[in-house]
Amino acid sequence: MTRKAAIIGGGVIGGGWAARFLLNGWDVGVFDPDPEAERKIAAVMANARLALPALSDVPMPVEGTLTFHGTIGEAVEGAEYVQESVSERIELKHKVYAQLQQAHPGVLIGSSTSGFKASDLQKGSPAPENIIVAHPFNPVYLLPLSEVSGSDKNPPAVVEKTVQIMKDIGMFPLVIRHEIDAFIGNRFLEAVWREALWMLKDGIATTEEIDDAIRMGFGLRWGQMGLFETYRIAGGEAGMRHFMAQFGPALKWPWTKLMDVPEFNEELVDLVANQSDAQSGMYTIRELERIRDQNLVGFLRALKERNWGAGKVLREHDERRAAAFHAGLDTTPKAAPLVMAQMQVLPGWIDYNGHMTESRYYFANSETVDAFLRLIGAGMDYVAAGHSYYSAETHIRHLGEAKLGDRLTGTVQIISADEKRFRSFVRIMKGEVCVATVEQLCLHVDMKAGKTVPASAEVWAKLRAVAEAHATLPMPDGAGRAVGQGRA
Ligand SMILES: NC(=O)C1=CN([C@@H]2O[C@H](COP(=O)(O)OP(=O)(O)OC[C@H]3O[C@@H](n4cnc5c(N)ncnc54)[C@H](O)[C@@H]3O)[C@@H](O)[C@H]2O)C=CC1
Ligand SMILES: C[N+](C)(C)CC(=O)CC(=O)[O-]
Repeated sequence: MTRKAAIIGGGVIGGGWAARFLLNGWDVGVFDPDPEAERKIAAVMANARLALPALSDVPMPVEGTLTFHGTIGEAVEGAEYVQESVSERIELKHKVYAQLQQAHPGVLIGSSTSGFKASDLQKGSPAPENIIVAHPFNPVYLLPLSEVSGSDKNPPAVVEKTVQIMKDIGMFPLVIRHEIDAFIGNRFLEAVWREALWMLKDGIATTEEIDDAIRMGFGLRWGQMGLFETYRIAGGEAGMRHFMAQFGPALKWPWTKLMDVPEFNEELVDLVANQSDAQSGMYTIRELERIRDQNLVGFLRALKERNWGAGKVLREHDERRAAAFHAGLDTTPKAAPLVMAQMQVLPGWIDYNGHMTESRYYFANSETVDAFLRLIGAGMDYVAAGHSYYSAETHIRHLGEAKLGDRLTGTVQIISADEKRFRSFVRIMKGEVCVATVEQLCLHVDMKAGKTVPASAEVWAKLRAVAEAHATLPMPDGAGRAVGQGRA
């Protein structure tokens, strides 16, 4: 059964949560009195659909259903989780919790608050144990961090349930062990923000110069190693201790004005807003969101490739979903092609002709054959032990078109096999339609010796079982074909 979340407050952050839940297959009920909320969430969804699926090589679940409601009670009906994302005013949040807990006693409420402690949020509630902080970062549909912060009123089971829900939608729940205002992320960001406002107010740097100082330098480091790991490296071979010895005294030098904050007044707001308009006013906010999202997608994918930082979270989420797909497959050898892979055509796979680009058909074949190799025991452990299959020859036929968002399945038929090689025939299917076939000869190789050798007895036994089952299948139409046209 599809799970349901209620999103109360559908602004910047509520819209981002709605997108994350929906794209991860949850149904979402929204309540927001703003008559523009539906239009705004549709705009966020349009950007999110371009960005979030592009992070993953595993197809997203079928998108959940989004509904808008006239009351909090209707929005929360049937929901197992509420993400409260109303404006940052404590009395408003209290009012919303009272309505939620009256309509749906016992429902778990996570708050997006940027700084109120769970114990502040819980004040006056008849069931404080069900209110907890789940603080996200913008854009919620791309950035994995959710700071989960409870008070002594939250039993471990509530914290754990929040953690599990965050994981289910691909987030990285960081449980904050001590209740503090603004948690970890915003405490840190607020310090940076104050410092930046001082530099601006004192005329030392413009908004653009400050942004350049971040994005051309240390901002790139933070995104993949954080602060401490970065400084550890900055200490050279002697590491953190040397770093501290060298830069520790700077704590007392006039490097920072944080002891004091600039006065928050109209003059400061004008200074910041005017410079920001001059810097970025040529883009609409939605354009800036798309630029930001595509940059983040590239950055996060690079981290995923390296299995590092936030990329590790993405990879684990992909692996969980891929494992669920494979667990549902029937891989017993029989006289039928084996369904081995599932893919979804992503934005970056589309070429100037508006359909899936050539190299992605090869990729789809690799995904399918790699899954088959894992099935016969020639996965990564086998490769690490020094043996692998190398492809020696490949023939792709393009029979149909795959478009953005299409869901594809890769099936494998083994045409022939012996101890040293196999010939596979992969069909890339869009539903019942075959959009491409890929015929390939793979050789079993001793990687160190760099030559073809027989596969291990276990691998060969599994490969032979499939090859024997497939021997009864008719030769696929198109197998063994050379490229069509004769010479002029
Ligand atoms: N904007 C940001 O960068 C971040 C904000 N947050 C937090 O998320 C929460 C929401 O902030 P934003 O989305 O930025 O604000 P926003 O102003 O974009 O959205 C707030 C929404 O709450 C709605 N609202 C007001 N009263 C309501 C009620 N009684 N019931 C339902 N909806 C109601 C408003 O109509 C509005 O659409 C705040 O607690 C904020 O601190 C958390 C992380 C980042
Ligand atoms: C500015 N802010 C305090 C609302 C920011 C956050 O809460 C987190 C973020 O996205 O930077």
